[in-house]
Amino acid sequence: MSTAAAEHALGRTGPEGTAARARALTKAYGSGETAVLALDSVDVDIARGRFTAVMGPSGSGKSTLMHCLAGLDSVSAGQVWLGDTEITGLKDRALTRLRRDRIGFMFQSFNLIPTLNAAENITLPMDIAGQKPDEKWLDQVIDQLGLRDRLKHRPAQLSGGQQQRVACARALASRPELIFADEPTGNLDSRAGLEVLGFLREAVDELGQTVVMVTHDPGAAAHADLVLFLGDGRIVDEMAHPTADAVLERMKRFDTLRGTPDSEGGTEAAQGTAKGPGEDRESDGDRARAPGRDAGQGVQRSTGQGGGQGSGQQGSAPSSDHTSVSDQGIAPDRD
Ligand SMILES: Nc1ncnc2c1ncn2[C@@H]1O[C@H](COP(=O)(O)OP(=O)(O)OP(=O)(O)O)[C@@H](O)[C@H]1O
Repeated sequence: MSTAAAEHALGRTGPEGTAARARALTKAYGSGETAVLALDSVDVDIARGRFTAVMGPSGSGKSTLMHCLAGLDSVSAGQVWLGDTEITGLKDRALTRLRRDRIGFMFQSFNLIPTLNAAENITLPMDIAGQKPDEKWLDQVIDQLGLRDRLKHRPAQLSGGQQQRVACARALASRPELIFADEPTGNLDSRAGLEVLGFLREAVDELGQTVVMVTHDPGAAAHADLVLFLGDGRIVDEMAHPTADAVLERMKRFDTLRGTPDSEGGTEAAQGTAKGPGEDRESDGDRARAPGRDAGQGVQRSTGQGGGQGSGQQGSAPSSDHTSVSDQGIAPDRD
């Protein structure tokens, strides 16, 4: 694999530019002896018009990375941009607006409003924002997702797959700059999961959207253009044109390497020296230490429980799917 992207950060800048990026992104939870360093000076570029998957052992920081890139969580140090807008430092109200207007979200648990029908759920964020949906675009999304004859149904009257399709339509409705999907297939059987992954792929290929998906499933990651691998709060590898087998093999290396401490207390993978099959990535172990790094000092490195990864089973590991509907920016502005 070319290492062009590693010149500055992992991830890729596509022909259409960068939808989001982070520099020296550091996130520590808690303080004192119990503090956990969930993200350790991460540099990443998310290419516009591409489908990026984020994988890694449980606890490696996948959800935290997504939440920080999406402005759902504050950062301890470093910077995050959505397009050209630096979101680190924005006040709550501005962040809520930015999420609502420029980002779409999908979660493992769908997060639909039970009392609203599918059509109302799809347009809810725009309704709250007082924006009129682009009807032509909305029609296209609804047809693409095969929801035309389900619009009057409430979530309880829909299968899991249909509910996730509604959530996908809601994420797409405002034609956002970026869609974040956290384990979108985690609650679905494999057929419904495949369907949703197919729709996300189409959203990128046919609707020109940008998708970032956190997943535990190598088969799901294989739908992406690029897989970023997180280990102990760092991006330690990437794989373009992934296949399920290649991703599975790469994930197995986390299990093999876990518990093999090096001199700095991390694992080989965490230090960026591990390479995936056919990968030719430069190590990030020798990255310049970023200014924000001090935030992580005296903080325990996140030690994910790597076991059970790469089984190909969906939803086999817990997800930090703790984001409320209001967090998605679909609730009224807070003052
Ligand atoms: N709100 C929080 N408070 C304290 N620690 C947290 C919090 N959220 C995450 N962490 C810790 O940060 C680390 C990274 O968590 P994160 O949820 O991002 O990992 P993940 O890779 O998404 O895990 P999983 O695959 O299990 O969902 C873990 O050690 C986790 O325990």
